[in-house]
Amino acid sequence: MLRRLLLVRGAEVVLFALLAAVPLAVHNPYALGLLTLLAIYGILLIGLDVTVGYLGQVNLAHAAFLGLGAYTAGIAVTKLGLGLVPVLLLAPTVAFVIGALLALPSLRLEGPQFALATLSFLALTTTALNELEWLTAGAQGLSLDRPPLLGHDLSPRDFYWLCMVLLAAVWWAMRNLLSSQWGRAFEALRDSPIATDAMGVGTYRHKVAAFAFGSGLGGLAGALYAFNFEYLQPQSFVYELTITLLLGVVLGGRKSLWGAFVGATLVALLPNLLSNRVLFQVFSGLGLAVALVAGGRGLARRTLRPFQAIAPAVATGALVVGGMVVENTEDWRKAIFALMLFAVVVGLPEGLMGFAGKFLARLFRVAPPPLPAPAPLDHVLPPRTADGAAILELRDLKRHFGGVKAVDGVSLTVRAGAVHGLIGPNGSGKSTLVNVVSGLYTPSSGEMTLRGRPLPAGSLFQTARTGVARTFQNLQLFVGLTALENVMVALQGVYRAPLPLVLLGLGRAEERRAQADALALLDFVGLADQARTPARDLTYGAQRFLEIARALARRPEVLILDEPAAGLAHPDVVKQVELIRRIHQRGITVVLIEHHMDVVTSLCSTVTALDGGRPIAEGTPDEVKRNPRVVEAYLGNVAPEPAPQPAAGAPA
Ligand SMILES: Nc1ncnc2c1ncn2[C@@H]1O[C@H](COP(=O)(O)OP(=O)(O)OP(=O)(O)O)[C@@H](O)[C@H]1O
Repeated sequence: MLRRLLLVRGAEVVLFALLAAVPLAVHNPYALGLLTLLAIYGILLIGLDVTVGYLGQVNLAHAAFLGLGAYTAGIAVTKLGLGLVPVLLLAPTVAFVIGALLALPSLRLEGPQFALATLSFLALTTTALNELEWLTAGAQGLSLDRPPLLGHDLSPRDFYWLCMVLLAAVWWAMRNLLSSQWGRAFEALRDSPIATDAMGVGTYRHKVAAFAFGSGLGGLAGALYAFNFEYLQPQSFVYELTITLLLGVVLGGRKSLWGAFVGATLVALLPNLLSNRVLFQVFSGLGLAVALVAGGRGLARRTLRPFQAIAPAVATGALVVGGMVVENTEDWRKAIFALMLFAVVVGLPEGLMGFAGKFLARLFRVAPPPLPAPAPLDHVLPPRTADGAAILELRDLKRHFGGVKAVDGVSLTVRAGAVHGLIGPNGSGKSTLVNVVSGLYTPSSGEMTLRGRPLPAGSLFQTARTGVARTFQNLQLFVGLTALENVMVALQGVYRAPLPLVLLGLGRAEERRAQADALALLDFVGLADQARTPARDLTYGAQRFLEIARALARRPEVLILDEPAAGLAHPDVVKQVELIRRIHQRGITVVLIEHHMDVVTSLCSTVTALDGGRPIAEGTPDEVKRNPRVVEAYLGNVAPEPAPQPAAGAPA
């Protein structure tokens, strides 16, 4: 633990100590100016990485938030006479609020539409900064004087230290945030927004919060930018800067504080790199060397396709040749950015830090900190009383897709403590029915109640919060998270620390509790020894069990299992039947969609058969299997087989 702390945090401490010591040894004002910019861009890129890296959205508005922060600072100082500290609080707040206002509508959009919305905002901001001359002085520029800090005039060296202290604080707070439930939620919603909502973690609100937070950091960087240059012009915050910032994040490495720092170094150095021919030749040569090594290694290990190996070498090779041929590299900067971005996106999708991280991880192989002991199961999954009362009631529920009547008037009652089976031939409406009940689809008409109270319609998130949890016919795991983290995302009632405390690193105790709770559930489904395995590396069978553990983390009253045995090998089917039986014994009501009739027969107390979106029979498994309408519905499909085992329990 200590060794790991020293290795991981030690590198950060050494980095900041060295950076803080630089002005004591180097007295060159130009170098100091560059390092100050590095700190400012570091804050800016950490903010951009939240949306680009963690949310996986192409955010083209970040330069606008830098500009908004800068102009807020400029106006606050020149027009309102505010001091440095209030301005450093005001600028990020303004950017945070505007970021939230932009995010609220635009994060309803996805992919290219979101990128276009942010691009429009950038255009709008630069136009406004240009045209509101009475406020911003327009194209002629706004001059300001850096205010003193608590009565003390800041020399360039003092200001550099202030920027570094703020970068260190942002770095630390961000690390705390990303290693909390917030960070897990950001990653989860990237992998599966549907499952994130279904686990009671609001995708949309997390996206909006993340975007606003990243924009706030843009605003803070903007205020420092204004105090650094003491002169602002709208054309400093245009599209080209946004592209440079994206290049910084992608090249440095997404989802990484170190990556943002490396990217910031690049962004700060880029103008010098382009204006100094020798420097450009050295760096493009280095780029070519990295492209050749990474490409050759990727080809040898078959981790890269030939195009991925060759294209970056060609692009960086073109930079090397260009550096020798072209008179003024600055004139070619857009083409140079394009080549760099192309080379990185194709050859190093994980960025420089992602690439270097693999070597470093091998070099410093450090055992992860031990996990806590699993919490008692009764605490994580308290036994429920299976009183046999009606718990989930559907009345004349319909869901039509145009002319397709997928669910066409389903009325049924699920009793507390039962394992209620839903069967029917392919296309009979089973999945659509549970998608309506769980909130993925809005019903066309009809009523749904849970313990007599109406279920929210068309909201996975709200339905999950009423006590209904589900798994999916097509697995919806958070593949980039470990098995343990998948379960931790869904835990309810554990995360209570408000955001400011999380940022200050005061949410660690509840993280340990969450680990213990999640471990108990992994133990329950037989995956405790794979807690730290990324979900994508688990076997298919284990992934099915993990989805059940994750749904149980919701402490559900009703658990909907949508074809949980689909694609499982026979030994796993047997294990799963035994698991569902143990879930049933804890008093949890289970709605089970299943094609394996032996599974249905051995587990279910009541079965409803659907055909054409309507119930055609209901009763015990044996009654339903013998029902002539069920037999007829299955003609042409695989007919239900006889029961190999007795039912697990009568309706409670
Ligand atoms: N999003 C949708 N848009 C249009 N039609 C849909 C949609 N979802 C389902 N359907 C149609 O609704 C009908 C019921 O499909 P559903 O997937 O609910 O059946 P199922 O009983 O779950 O089938 P399976 O056992 O194969 O999963 C099918 O005709 C299907 O094509």
